[in-house]
Amino acid sequence: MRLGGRLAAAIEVLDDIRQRHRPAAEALKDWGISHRFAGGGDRAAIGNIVYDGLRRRRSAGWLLGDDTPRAVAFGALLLEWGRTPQSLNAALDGDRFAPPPLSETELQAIDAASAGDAPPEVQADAPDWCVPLLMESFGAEWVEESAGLAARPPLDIRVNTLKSERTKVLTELASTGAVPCALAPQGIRIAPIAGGGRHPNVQAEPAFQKGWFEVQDEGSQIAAELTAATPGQQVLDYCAGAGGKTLALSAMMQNHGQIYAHDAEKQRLAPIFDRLRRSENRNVQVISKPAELSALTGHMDLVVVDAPCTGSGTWRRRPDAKWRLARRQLDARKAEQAGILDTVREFVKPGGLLAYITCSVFEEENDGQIAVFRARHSNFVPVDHGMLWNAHFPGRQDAARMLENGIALSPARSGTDGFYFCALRRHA
Ligand SMILES: C[S@@+](CC[C@H](N)C(=O)[O-])C[C@H]1O[C@@H](n2cnc3c(N)ncnc32)[C@H](O)[C@@H]1O
Repeated sequence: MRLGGRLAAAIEVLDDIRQRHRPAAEALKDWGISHRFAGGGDRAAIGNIVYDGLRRRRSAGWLLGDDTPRAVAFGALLLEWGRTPQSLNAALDGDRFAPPPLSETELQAIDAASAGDAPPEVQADAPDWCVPLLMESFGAEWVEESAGLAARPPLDIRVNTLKSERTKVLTELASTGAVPCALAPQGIRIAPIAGGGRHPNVQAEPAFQKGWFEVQDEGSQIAAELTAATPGQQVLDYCAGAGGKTLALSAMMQNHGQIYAHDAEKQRLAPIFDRLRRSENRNVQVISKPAELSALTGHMDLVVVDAPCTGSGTWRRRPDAKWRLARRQLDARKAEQAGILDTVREFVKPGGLLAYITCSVFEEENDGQIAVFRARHSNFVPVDHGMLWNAHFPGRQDAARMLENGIALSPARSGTDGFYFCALRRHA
């Protein structure tokens, strides 16, 4: 397929996402099934146009003076692929599978929009209702930070120290341009792809099959690192899901001590079993029934709550979620978080730690949630997060925001997905 055919396909997929309010990954998969002739390169390019367009939807709309799937797809190529209107029209010329080239009206709109600065909410590429939330979290830096959440993400890997080491994995992945992460001690990064390219399928590597590494955002690795789990501890990972944090904690504990991995949804835990086998984590018990947790009451050195949240910190990877999110979902997640915190506090032994993590950038789910928890339970007191950060990442105070109760990471500041971390010590 030439660019014109790929652009037409991206418009079709964006239209499907809009009409049927469905996730981008599903719409792309369906398109692939009904267009089996399309090769891997075509699928990657179409996916990139769709995801770029969704990340920069407002900017694309501003540029073309419209917010149709066509405007979003053309906008993606103009904003992210280094295309000019002229080079784009030249590439579409004579291609019978291409959509109609940019019209005179569209070219004039592009000229007009390019002549001035877009309003802040357009530069931020954020829904209007989220703007006050982003301002609350990022203050004067809210536009730059929100734009960071609309950029292409890197591919991050965590080396499994139970089976390998970073230099060995770097050698294995040398052809991919992989480099050590800036912060996470076992992190490896493959930079964001350009244009129509795609990240290598690292999970097809023999080193992955041997359990040498996992795919995990650097922010998630840092959150696990900040729990400071040590060999021999008793740890409850209460929202373990597919086990990303569980595996990281188990490696930090060198397979000594015990991790109880729980999740309210049994099917979310399903992938954990294969992952534990491949990575040779031997100190993890998976517990799906809440009743079976009662024996742990008051005995845990560390309880980790990787809480259900809006996921606003992961908008780079799931930009469609940014436009589907609604205020009522934020309120629902906040209620769940408060309920979970109230439940899990009983598992922490006196002197033990409760680590609360979200992949959201919204204050209400983060420091705000912890402030109201502390008002209800004064025996839980935040550790000194400045000291904690410096102990793990000396000289890198610039890479995180220290808040009243915890630590916030973000793409623009930290080079990671947006994450929040707070460790509370139980006194009595
Ligand atoms: C952010 S995800 C966890 C991701 C996982 N820890 C990882 O690192 O891969 C949040 C998880 O919380 C679970 N969850 C939601 N409500 C819960 C509850 N009341 N009790 C326990 N788990 C819950 C969800 O099923 C979901 O798997």
